[in-house]
Amino acid sequence: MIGGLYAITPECADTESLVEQVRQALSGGAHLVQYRNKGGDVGLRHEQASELLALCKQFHVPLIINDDIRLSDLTGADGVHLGKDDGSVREARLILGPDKIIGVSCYNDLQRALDAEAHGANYVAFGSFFPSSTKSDVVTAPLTLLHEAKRVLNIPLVSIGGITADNVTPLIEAGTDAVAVISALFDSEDIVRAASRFAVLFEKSNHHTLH
Ligand SMILES: Cc1ncc(COP(=O)(O)OP(=O)(O)O)c(N)n1
Ligand SMILES: Cc1nc(C(=O)O)sc1CCOP(=O)(O)O
Ligand SMILES: [Mg+2]
Repeated sequence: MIGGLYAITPECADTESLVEQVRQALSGGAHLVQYRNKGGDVGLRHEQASELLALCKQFHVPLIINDDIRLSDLTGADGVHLGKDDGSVREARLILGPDKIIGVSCYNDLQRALDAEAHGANYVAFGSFFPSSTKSDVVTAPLTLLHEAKRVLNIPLVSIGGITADNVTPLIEAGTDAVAVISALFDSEDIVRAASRFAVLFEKSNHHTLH
């Protein structure tokens, strides 16, 4: 269920435009969506999360809320993504219950990922693998980390940070289950096509694994 293209929303105060952009990412083949809004007020965040949830339901794709366990709970979204300042897996699990998706940012730290898995996280994210135009104050993660993580973890691995359709193949080959992408999707003039380029690359790799 957690695999392929994981679309993370850009900051966008215009809800109609945001929903349309995400619709295009879903039409192109995104398998998971994260609502990430670091600056909006509570009302806007609630409105946008609710509208995105309705949209994602139409596509049978889970919507994960970044940072905010409470907003995820209030809207009935499918889960939450937690970084180092966003609360614990234990707290999220208590509030959201056993069936929701809890993802944890692990940066370049394998031990953090092992701890997250032990506490019941549903996926872990590593990065940044490439320089990101969205976020500059990031830790860098080497490709070798994915190989190691694949060996010792049993939950899905998500990669993030500057990922494009032109640089994603080594991450897929190293065993990432999903790639989380903002700018290569939402800064594109053709979001459907940008998303489908990722989707095709994942399909190709599944095909190679199966045959
Ligand atoms: C899938 C995924 N991976 C990593 C992050 C980054 O989380 P965090 O470090 O908490 O930073 P912010 O996104 O909150 O700025 C993420 N959001 N999603
Ligand atoms: C939100 C975020 N977290 C990162 C991390 O390394 O933890 S990199 C990042 C930004 C991802 O956006 P883009 O696809 O535009 O690079
Ligand atoms: Mg966060």
